[in-house]
Amino acid sequence: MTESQEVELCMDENETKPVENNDFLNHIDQPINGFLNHADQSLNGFANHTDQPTTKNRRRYRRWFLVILYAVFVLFGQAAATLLGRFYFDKRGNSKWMGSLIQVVGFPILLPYYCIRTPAPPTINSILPKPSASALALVYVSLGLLVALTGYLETLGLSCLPASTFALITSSRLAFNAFFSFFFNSVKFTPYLINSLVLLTISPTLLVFQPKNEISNENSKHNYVLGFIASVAGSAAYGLLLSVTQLSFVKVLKRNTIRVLIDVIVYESLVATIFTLVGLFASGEANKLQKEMEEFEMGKVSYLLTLSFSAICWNLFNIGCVGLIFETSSLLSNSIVVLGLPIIPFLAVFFFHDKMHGIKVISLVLAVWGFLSYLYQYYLDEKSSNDHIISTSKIEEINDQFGKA
Ligand SMILES: Nc1ncnc2[nH]cnc12
Repeated sequence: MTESQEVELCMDENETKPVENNDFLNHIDQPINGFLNHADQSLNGFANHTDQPTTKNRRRYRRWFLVILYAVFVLFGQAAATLLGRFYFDKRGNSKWMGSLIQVVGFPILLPYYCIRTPAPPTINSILPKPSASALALVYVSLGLLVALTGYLETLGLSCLPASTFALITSSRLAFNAFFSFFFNSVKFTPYLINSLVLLTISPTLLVFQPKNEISNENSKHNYVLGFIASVAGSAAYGLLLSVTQLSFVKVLKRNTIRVLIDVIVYESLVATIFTLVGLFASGEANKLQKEMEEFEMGKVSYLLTLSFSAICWNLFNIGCVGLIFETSSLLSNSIVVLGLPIIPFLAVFFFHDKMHGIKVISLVLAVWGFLSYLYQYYLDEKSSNDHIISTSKIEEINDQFGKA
């Protein structure tokens, strides 16, 4: 295929219509890196003159800006939503299904995006064949189911176990994620990565050694066993969710656009909301919500505001998590989530007047150390640039060249 044919094909692209397949596109049904290499070679001839160092730097800064922004969404969203969740349960909120619902129901705040979106200029994303409707449905339903399952299991676990025991068990998320990433995302285990996984797993584990008065002993044995099983299953489901999300970006969604990111959040949250609502009504908890609102210690308005802000914060968290997978990998996304766990007890000292203990400081130091170790590994991977699974900068590079051609 000649360069002019490729450009023509790109210019023919219409966001709402699938692009016709041809010889060139037949090569595309392979891992995204393979495709990019191919496209990169095809474009070399006419694009080289645009490859200025400043353009590369701009691209790199933009990418790091997005990674930092998504990380802030994760850290802020998780901390604020967890503290609001604790406020809800402290002030006589009681519904576990409501606890799960607020984790997924905030997605309508993203709907204005579909109205304000301007038509995108032609890019390399335009010539990628669109995934079929059935493949997309399969991705959104599977992710939505996993999101709903994770949310319910973790809320159940947290309601049956002392917070510190729950933190201990959820630290296994990273191990589950690493396990699934090995099979689904071909992750290579290097010494820095293993060091990071060990430190980030030990860090929240330390929270279990807090003085006795912070650990509730009211939990019955039955509750404890139920909470333990739910927390382990929730952590496994979360690890699987992250790896499957990364796999879906590489194998099915392929495109590198904000639209794809928003679509994933909106559709998976819609599916998760439907499943959670079914659970809320089937369990009979829906009938008790009116009473719960009336009995909320801070009043009805406060009840509604707590749940609404919590839903918004969880939505920010979800955007951050999926955005980080989109820009980097599921393991980096999860590392930032785990990094945020020891921050929450610090915030609880300010907001709920919890006591400060040395163990919380050590936990945070280990989390930061583990995270820096991961970041260093990530930096090495970036430098060699071959291990990077979704090579966003590569796509952007080609996009820029298309835009200028
Ligand atoms: N698909 C997803 N992957 C990872 N974390 C998420 N949080 C919400 N949705 C998610």
